[in-house]
Amino acid sequence: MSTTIRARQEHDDTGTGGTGADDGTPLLQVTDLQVHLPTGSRSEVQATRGVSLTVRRGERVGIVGESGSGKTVTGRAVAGLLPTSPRVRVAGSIRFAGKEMVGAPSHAWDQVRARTVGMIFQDPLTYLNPVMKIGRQVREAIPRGRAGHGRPEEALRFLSLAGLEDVGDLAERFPHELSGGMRQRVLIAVAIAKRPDLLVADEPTTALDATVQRRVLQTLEKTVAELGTSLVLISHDIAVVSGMTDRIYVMYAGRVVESGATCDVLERPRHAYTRALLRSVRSLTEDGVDLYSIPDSLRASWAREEEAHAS
Ligand SMILES: Nc1ncnc2c1ncn2[C@@H]1O[C@H](COP(=O)(O)OP(=O)(O)OP(=O)(O)O)[C@@H](O)[C@H]1O
Repeated sequence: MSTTIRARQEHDDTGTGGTGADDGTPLLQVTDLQVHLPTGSRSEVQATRGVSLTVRRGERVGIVGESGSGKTVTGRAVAGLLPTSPRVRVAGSIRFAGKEMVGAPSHAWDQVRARTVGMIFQDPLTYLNPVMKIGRQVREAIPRGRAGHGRPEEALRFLSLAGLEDVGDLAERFPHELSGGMRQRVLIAVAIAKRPDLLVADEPTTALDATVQRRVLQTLEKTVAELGTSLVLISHDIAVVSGMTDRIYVMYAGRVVESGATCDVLERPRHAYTRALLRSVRSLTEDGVDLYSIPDSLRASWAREEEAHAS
């Protein structure tokens, strides 16, 4: 974690802070988030059970956990993209730069979705318009009133930023004409064209093979760094999350069971579930599986453990 982020965290943890951008108020503060979703005509599930998390400006935060632990629901709640049924109940607090969004009117959420938060999903084909050319989809994502709105060259710039080549030609193509990795990059371009303060990426590379996954993650990492965008990266894969984040939240059964600076959580996991996740990463690594990124500090701690075991 960078010194700036640590300093801001210490400031926030005192419970102080105003509402401006640079006064230490987190970009996103989620407190005790409880989401109930309907599962049938009379039944419902409690998908999150009091999730709290913080994202500061420019910070990259990971949410990791097994399937059904509530990661996606948390990400969607933050992006204002939960199902719209009146039977969806959201309690707790979601604040962007201090502004409360739980219970906010839909036009306030429209503004947040248009300018503050963008989301990248696992399955780009579902989210790209199948009958609209790529260039236009990116162009239309640039909000009215922002520099470059409506300008085709600006769309090409975002496609290049997302690591795509021959963007002039690409802009004239339709989503089904592209490979899975290219489509995922287009989705990144569409998301960053809004120049959001925060990007929520939910399993952005799970559907891709390992080599393409690595390249897309590298692009995502480079893009958020260049634009200074905060990132919430959601994945079931702790290896993916650990290589790209400053802090990490581990979720289990709708709750955050452990959180902290990524290197601290990796080297000194406190919760049995985190330890189990890390064991699986370690055994995959030992089996020679090429995971996205295992921090050197984690490899060093494994080596220390082995030495201690051997002596
Ligand atoms: N639209 C929905 N309607 C009803 N229940 C839902 C809906 N979406 C998620 N759930 C339920 O909410 C709980 C949390 O799901 P969520 O998708 O957030 O988990 P997850 O950790 O993201 O898992 P995965 O990696 O499989 O997506 C689960 O019990 C799930 O079945």
